This record gives sequence, structure tokens and C-alpha cells, in this order.
Amino acid sequence: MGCNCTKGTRANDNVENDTIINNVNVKEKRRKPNKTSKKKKKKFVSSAKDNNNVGSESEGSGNNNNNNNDSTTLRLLIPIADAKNNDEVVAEKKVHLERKSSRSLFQRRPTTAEVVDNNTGTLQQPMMTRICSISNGERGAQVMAGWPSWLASVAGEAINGWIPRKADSFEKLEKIGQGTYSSVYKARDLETNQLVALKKVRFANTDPDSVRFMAREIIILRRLDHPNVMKLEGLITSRVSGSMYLIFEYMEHDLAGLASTPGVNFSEAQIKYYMKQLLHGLEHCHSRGVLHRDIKGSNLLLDQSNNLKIGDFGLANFYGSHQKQPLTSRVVTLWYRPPELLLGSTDYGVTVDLWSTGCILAELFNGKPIMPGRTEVEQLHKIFKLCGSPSEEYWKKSKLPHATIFKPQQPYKRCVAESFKSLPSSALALVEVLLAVEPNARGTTDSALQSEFFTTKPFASEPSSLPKYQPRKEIDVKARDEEAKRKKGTSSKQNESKQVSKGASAPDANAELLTSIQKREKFNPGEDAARYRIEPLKSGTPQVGNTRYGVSSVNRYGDNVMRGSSRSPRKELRTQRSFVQRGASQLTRFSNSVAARDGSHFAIANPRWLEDSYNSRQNDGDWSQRFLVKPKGYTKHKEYIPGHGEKTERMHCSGPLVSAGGNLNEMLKEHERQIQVAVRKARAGKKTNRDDNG
Ligand SMILES: Nc1ncnc2c1ncn2[C@@H]1O[C@H](COP(=O)(O)OP(=O)(O)OP(=O)(O)O)[C@@H](O)[C@H]1O
Repeated sequence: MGCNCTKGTRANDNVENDTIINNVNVKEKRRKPNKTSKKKKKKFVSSAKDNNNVGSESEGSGNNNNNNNDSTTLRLLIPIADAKNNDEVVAEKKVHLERKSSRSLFQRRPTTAEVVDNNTGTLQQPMMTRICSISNGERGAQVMAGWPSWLASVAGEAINGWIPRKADSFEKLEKIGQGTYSSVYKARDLETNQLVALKKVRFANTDPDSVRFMAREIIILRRLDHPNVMKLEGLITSRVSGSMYLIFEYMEHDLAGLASTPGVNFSEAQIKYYMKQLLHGLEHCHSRGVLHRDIKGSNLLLDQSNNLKIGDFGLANFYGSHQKQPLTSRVVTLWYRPPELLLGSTDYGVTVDLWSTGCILAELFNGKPIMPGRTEVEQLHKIFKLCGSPSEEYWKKSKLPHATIFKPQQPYKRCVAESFKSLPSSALALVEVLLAVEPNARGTTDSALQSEFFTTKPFASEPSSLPKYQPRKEIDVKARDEEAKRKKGTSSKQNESKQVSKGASAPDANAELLTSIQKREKFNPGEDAARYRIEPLKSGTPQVGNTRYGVSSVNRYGDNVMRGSSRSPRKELRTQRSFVQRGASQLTRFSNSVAARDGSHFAIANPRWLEDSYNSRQNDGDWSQRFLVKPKGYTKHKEYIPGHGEKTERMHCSGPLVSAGGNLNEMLKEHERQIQVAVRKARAGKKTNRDDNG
């Protein structure tokens, strides 16, 4: 099963090809590590520690003179083992490796020690891992260039033509972001003296799928090249390391952090300026066949000059006519997730990003998130209440997996105009289009950019006219929220969950996936591992899952038990009061399983869901479905219905399950209660983490 991100153009098709100034045979370039490199190594002690030896390798050839030559590329001719003649003798085959030794590119040359044996002049045997051996010339060259063999084997395209940077050429300054799958650090590039952001990604190098998943983000980033898209400047890793840092230009703000700064109020022209950049960035992504799938304020980064760049392509994927495999619907942060994804669509396109864009546009005027749902059920309800429910025709035509469960008996009336009557009319008109419940009515980035909002006065601000803000990021907002919560104490706990204030930080797209992280951390213990310690389940005690926005009970087997579980279908069915509840629990499961990045989570936590997915053949272009395993007891003969379990125990739905009235409220109340429990638990967990971290 080919990963879809390896299709299409080669990753380095879009890597700038600068003038080649130097051809160097690495045999002649061998040098002893110089003093400077040792000195630098010391500076990165902290990273070397958490980087599983990333910083422990010598810098080898040190700073070649070429390094200081701006806007030049060093081309290395590296002899590599002939793919056909796979012995140790070096064939005089040469591979070109690019190195742009300008201030803006960070890739480094390999050390000769890594490439050629000192005495014989033959190649060192590439380090093999459990994954597979290096079998062809290109991969061999990548290993020689300093890439770990497991990475070259599994994700060669992501590193094609690049040479890894060493951790010891950076000075780590502070942690600036914590995502579901990464920690982000502010650092200084000791070669260029520039500030950079180092995103440490979590994956398990013993797990090819997990590596490919990480590679997808890199491949996508390398395919994009636009002023409004974060550019991947390089990668830090080593042959002995199990971790990887992505190097980005350092950005002072993110839109979520900035928007929530007390006293910061954006003018209409300023909002236009940000929205314009967002749409231009998205237009570029879409034109390169990339869906971002996690557009939200904290992923829109701003530099000191107010240039906006779309960041975090961890959930991005390719789309288009070549994309035959269904996509996962478990993407996009809940508050910004379009209804078709909540209804289980696996065949979607650019319009998912446009929905999120509409949410952000309205939020910037509104001063706070417009639909802060806590569960998928609640999110969908909020959407229908604001944007109306889809037309009969749409329900019929779209055949969305959860349509039967969530189609309201009575259609909901749209009230966007009433809700946002304070918005300028041109802004409201654009919000109306972008927040169309039916995806096809949302238009394109291009049509949005042509809309009156951008073509009428006041025009988008000139960057020079905008104020310079104090650095403020989502992580600061989260810290502030935490602090405020602590101060407020327990008395206001209930109100908190009901109110969303200006600048409330959005849940992560994958906030529900702590279990998944835990699994990763098990493979790749690092400094953050303690934060996500896996607590052994106490046998016999049903527990509530530690998810932030969805709750599921965990049985003594450690499985997430959903109503209707195949373990004890009858008992489970008895506990169900209505189909509505079943629907809710079903979605709660999905809420827990936004695991677009790591479907392996399901193998642990959601066996039941696996059954559904396995059989629904929703082989996801995102790899999440690759992790699917046949459920225990699965036989070919049993018919599985996505979202409904085995046919034998399937409930036959004769009509809409959610009425616009009482049942839904009851269901939401139940969710509310479950959320309270989960929030309390999560808070207790966070406190422990804080204590652990001093
Ligand atoms: N280039 C950068 N410069 C400065 N800060 C950055 C940069 N890239 C990311 N950050 C900060 O780090 C945070 C987390 O980064 P990112 O969103 O890429 O990680 P993630 O693990 O994918 O997060 P999430 O789980 O929220 O999707 C961002 O919200 C941002 O505040």
C-alpha cells in the first residue's frame, strides 16, 4: 500500500537549485574535528540530552569556507556503493547532494568520517536498523550523508537531496510551543546567529508507519514555497538518534495568542490583511495539491513585521484526482471542523480549509471563537444552530456515514446574519459563503480573495502601518488560562466549561489523543515523556478516559468500551436508553479518535472502532487506517457496518435519531456530565505534571 504522500512530484522538485560553485570529492575533504565544533557541542548540552545523542556526533568537516558564502550551493560528489554490486567496494558512482550555504538554508555536508573508511577508502557499512536494509544507491547516499538508515529506508523522499544538521550547531533557548505531537523550542543557529524554531517531532523509529507519518509532514513542507507558508529550513537528526527536529524560521507570534492579548483589538483593515495572507497561503497549498486540515489561530504564525505564515502541516495531506483512497474524517481542530467531517465524510477537498477560514474570519471580528464545541455531537449541534442543517437533497446525495444518526427531524434554520449583525456587510457576506453547510457552496480561496471584503474600503492594512506587538503565543495563553483557573478555584469550575472567553485557546486537533502520545513516548522517551506517563489501569475499575474533549469509559482490559461493544453486546444494549445515546457514544469514540496521525492508537484504545473501520474499507490516505488490525474474533463471514458493529447486533434505524428537541438536550447533558468528570481528571493530571516539572 503506497503512501499517497510519496506520489506525485519528487520532494525536491521544488527545492531551490542554486548555482553550483564547488565540486568536492569527499575523500579529499576528510578532516579532524576542529576545536570550534567541540565548543559548539557544549552549548547544546540540553538538547543533546533529550535528543538521544543527536548532539553527540562530531561536526566532522567543521565549517567549510563555503559555509560563509551567501547564496551559494555546495555540491558534493560522494562515491556510493553500486546498487547492483552490493559489496563494500566503492563504485565510482557519484551522487550530487545540495547544500545551500546561505543564511537561509541550514543543511550541512556530511562528515567524511561518516562516509569513507579512513584506511581503505571504502565505504563504511551503513547502520542497519530493524526496519530494513539500505538496498539502493540513493538510500545509500542518504545514509552516507548522515541520515539514519531507518529514515532513508522508510522516508527517503522526505530527505532527498538534503544533509542533516547537527544539534550541536544550535543553542536551545526556551520552549515556545507544545503540540500534540511535538515540542517547539526557540533556538539560535550558531552558524548564522539567526533565531530559529526547532520542532521536535515524536515518532517511533522502529515503526515504519510512524516514520512515514512524520515524513509526510516533511515532504509536504518541502513541496510548498510561498511567503505565507512556513518554510522548512532543514532537519536535525543523526544516525544514532531516534528523534528529529524540524528547523523553521522563528516567528514571534501566532494569531491566537495575539488576538487574545488584552488590549489588542484588530481593525477591519488589519483583519483583511491577515485574512488575505491566510487565503494566499492556502491558495498556494491547494494549488500544490495539499489540504492543510488544521487551520486555526495557533497555526497561523506572525513575524515581527506582521507577515503571516501558515504553520503545522502535521495533519496536511495530498488531495486531488490522483487521490483514490478515502481520507480520514478525523482531522481539523474541533471548533474549526466542518460539518461534513463531523458527519464522517472521507471524500472531501479544499472546502474543509475554507470552513476553518470562515470560523477564523468571524472569530477575529467576534473577539472569541464562534463555535466552541466540546464534543463532536455538541460541535455539530452548534453548527446546525448557527448555519442551519443541510438540505434534503444534500443528505440524500452526500450519503455521509453518520447522516442517519445526526440528521435532525426538523431542519435547523440558518441565523448567521442575525448572529453576526455587527460585522461589516462585506465581511458578513464572506462569512456566509465560507460557513456554508454544504461544502460546494464555500467557493475557493480565489473566489474569497475576489470577494467584496477585499475589494472594498477599508483595504487591507499596509504592514508598515501595523503596531509591533510584544511576543505572545498560544502557549502563553494556555499558561494564562491555567493560572486563571487555579486562582478561580473549584467554585467556578462549572461555569468555566460553559463560557468561552476572548482568546480561549482552541483544543488541539488531536488533543484527544493522549493515549497515542503515550504510545509514542514509550518508544521514544525524552524530556517530555514524563508528562504523558501511562498509568497502569487498575484492574476491575472502570475508568474514564483522559481525553479532553471526549469521554469514554475504559474497561479492565484497558479497552475503550463503547455502548454496543462486541464484548458484551446484550448487556451494553440494555444500558442504552435510546438510539440517540448510541449515536452520542459513537461520536464520542470518534472524538477520542481524531487519530489522523497515529492510527496505532486504535489498536490499543479503540478495538471496536477498528472493527468498524477495518470493514468500512476506508483505507485512509493518511495512514491512520494502515494501522488497522483485524479485530479479535473477526471472521470474513460477519458483516460489519461502519458505525454500527456486526450485522447480527446491528440496530436498524428507521428514521432520524436525533430530534431537534428533547433528546438532543438530554444527550448533551449527559455529555456535559462526562466532560466535567474528564476535565477534573485532566486538571488533576496537569497539576501532577506541573509538580513534576517544578
Ligand atoms: N516557526 C515557529 N516559530 C515560533 N513558534 C512556533 C513555530 N512553529 C510552531 N511554533 C509554536 O509551537 C506551537 C506548536 O507547533 P505546531 O502547531 O507545529 O505543533 P503540533 O504538535 O503540530 O501542534 P498541534 O497539536 O497544536 O497541532 C505553535 O502553536 C506555535 O505557537
